[in-house]
Amino acid sequence: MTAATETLAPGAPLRLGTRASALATTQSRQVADRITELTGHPVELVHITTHGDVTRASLSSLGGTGVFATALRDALLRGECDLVVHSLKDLPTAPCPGLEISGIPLRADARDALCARDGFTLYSLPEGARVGTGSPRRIAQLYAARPDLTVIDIRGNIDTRLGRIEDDLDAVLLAAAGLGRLGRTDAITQLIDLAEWPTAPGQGALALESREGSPVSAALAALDDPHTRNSITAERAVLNALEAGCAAPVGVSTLATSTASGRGHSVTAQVYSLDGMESLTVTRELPGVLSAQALLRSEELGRDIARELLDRGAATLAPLGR
Ligand SMILES: NCc1[nH]cc(CCC(=O)O)c1CC(=O)O
Repeated sequence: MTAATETLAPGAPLRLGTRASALATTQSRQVADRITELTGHPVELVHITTHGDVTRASLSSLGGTGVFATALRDALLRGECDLVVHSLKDLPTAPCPGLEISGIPLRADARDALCARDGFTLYSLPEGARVGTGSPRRIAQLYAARPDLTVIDIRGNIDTRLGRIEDDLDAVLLAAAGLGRLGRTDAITQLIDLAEWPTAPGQGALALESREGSPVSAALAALDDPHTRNSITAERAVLNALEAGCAAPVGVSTLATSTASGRGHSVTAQVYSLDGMESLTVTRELPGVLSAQALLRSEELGRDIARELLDRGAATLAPLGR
């Protein structure tokens, strides 16, 4: 029997492979519950260890993309689980042969959040304040906003990072979505506007991945949000066409727009020099989801944005290499 003709028995249990971190297990559990709600299949979590979880190296020194994704994908290809949940921003843009992104649920908040002591914001932090982040994009954005800040390279899970605020840092920068999933929005002192501070392509969104053509893939389509998939297609196409990896100082976000001609969405991409002193920005209107060609057009839009950034010198401004 081929994968395409296999069917899932009603109520058959599914195995969801997950990393052991609090964020991974929490978002996996949330997706598992949603799958059960929409499809009637019970979902069991299976723990998988990844290189990104065991290394102490700085994220930027790891270089290549996909430190978190590879072990999960291997487990899926070996049949140790039936699906995995990725944070989309950690997922390499290249598809993995034999697997497919079978569902992209409605995206959570794509913004970065400042979590500071004493209610400080980006602009009220005292001169020279120590702010923790390991992301080259966030480092460049911090220096651009506040050249006087001292940026400290940190790693570790969200609770470890938040703990540093009590310890040796004045603030840390984190994704609002991760804090929301862990029930830690209490730590947020400022949500930073996407128009001035675009975040990682796909930030706040999840991807459900399963074996290509499998009955599990068909079932997971029930969780897909076409609007989220559309904007993510454009955002990731920018990154892909820039040939940039997760260590590149690049922000790409989709913004809601409201003009005389109506409401819509635009994609804005910003490339920074590592010291944040220079940047290039390109913004284009995102095609809606209603045409059959929508995803192809959104992918083309992403490539157009990247081409314009490259024409304007993005590759000399920033180290883009994967
Ligand atoms: N690279 C780490 C990572 N991957 C996904 C999230 C959580 C938010 C999301 O789903 O985008 C985080 C933590 C962070 O950046 O604060």
